[in-house]
Amino acid sequence: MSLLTDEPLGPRVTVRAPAKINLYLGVAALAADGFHPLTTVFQAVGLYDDVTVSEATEWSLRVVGDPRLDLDAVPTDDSNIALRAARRLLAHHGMEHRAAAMTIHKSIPVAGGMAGGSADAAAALVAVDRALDLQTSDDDLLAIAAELGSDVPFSLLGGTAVGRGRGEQLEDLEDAGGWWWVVVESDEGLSTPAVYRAFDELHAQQGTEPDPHALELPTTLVEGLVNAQVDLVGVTLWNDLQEPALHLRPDLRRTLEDAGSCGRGAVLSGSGPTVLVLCASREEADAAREKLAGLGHERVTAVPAPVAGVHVVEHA
Ligand SMILES: C[C@](O)(CO)[C@H](O)COP(=O)(O)OP(=O)(O)OC[C@H]1O[C@@H](n2ccc(N)nc2=O)[C@H](O)[C@@H]1O
Ligand SMILES: Nc1ncnc2c1ncn2[C@@H]1O[C@H](COP(=O)(O)OP(=O)(O)OP(=O)(O)O)[C@@H](O)[C@H]1O
Repeated sequence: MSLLTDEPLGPRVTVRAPAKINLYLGVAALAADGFHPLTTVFQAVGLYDDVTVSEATEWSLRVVGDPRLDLDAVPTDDSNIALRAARRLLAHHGMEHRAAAMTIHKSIPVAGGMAGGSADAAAALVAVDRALDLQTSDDDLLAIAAELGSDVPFSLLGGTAVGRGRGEQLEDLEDAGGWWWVVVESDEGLSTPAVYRAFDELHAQQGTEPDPHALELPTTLVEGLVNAQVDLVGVTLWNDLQEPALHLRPDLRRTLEDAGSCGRGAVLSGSGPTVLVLCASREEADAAREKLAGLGHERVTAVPAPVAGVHVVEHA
């Protein structure tokens, strides 16, 4: 019997999903549902995880990838968000009896604030849908994605988009730019819930309330994107989670200073600790990458944006 468990029962499908960054992240006060209402501008960047799925008699999960990543921090049990996504989709179709063999090939930093787990979940939804021929509607995929996590719907969509609510209410944004970002990774990850808690605690300590205007989309950023004005976008980059993340990881202040010495603007990615530098061209990004490497930053990559959301790369 055990010989049969590895036998694929159908086609093998590989789906690629991009990392995301937030060009603007405005956070309001904690709501009764345990989440912070936000307004964000998401952009999908050219750094990808691949998820390969085929139908099998038993569930299995393998996580492989860039050895410089902290792959040990990625769970291989039922708590893995890609496996949860696969099971949730089968439950939606009343097909809990079916199973899949899944391999995640990671390149997106783990706990880096670039929605790596969300990308895997979005890729898993599409890979399972195609490999098991479930023919799920796009609306249902988006609804299941939103239940899995705030960033999962955008991973499906890609491009550049405004996110509201928890980030799951998406609106495509006109983006005329062909942007380049330098991604400065950190050796250690940061927990997203811990950074949101630090946001609350800092306001409580300072006796301030989060600014409700944070939920207004900055018109200058939209203008910069629509007209491909790199300097305008660079000066408008903003992240309300940057100060709380710096509170938890004061060492990131130096990374941000170094990042600010190149390109057109620097900002923390999502809940961090990854730091981003906006550049006007591939050449400028390569120069910034070299400068940051010279300043002692070991894991620095240049990536283009915006890129497409999840897409099938192999169906065999
Ligand atoms: C920081 C961002 O990446 C910006 O896009 C997202 O807001 C985080 O999205 P995510 O990692 O998909 O987070 P989720 O898995 O949905 O939420 C994890 C936890 O973060 C906190 N959380 C998340 C999103 C949000 N708008 N408010 C929150 O307070 C909650 O404690 C929640 O239980
Ligand atoms: N497929 C997965 N890939 C990475 N981490 C996962 C996965 N499934 C579950 N996790 C858990 O989720 C935690 C956060 O992982 P992830 O890489 O998505 O963080 P993040 O990029 O900071 O998220 P976000 O930007 O959405 O806030 C990890 O520390 C890990 O314990």
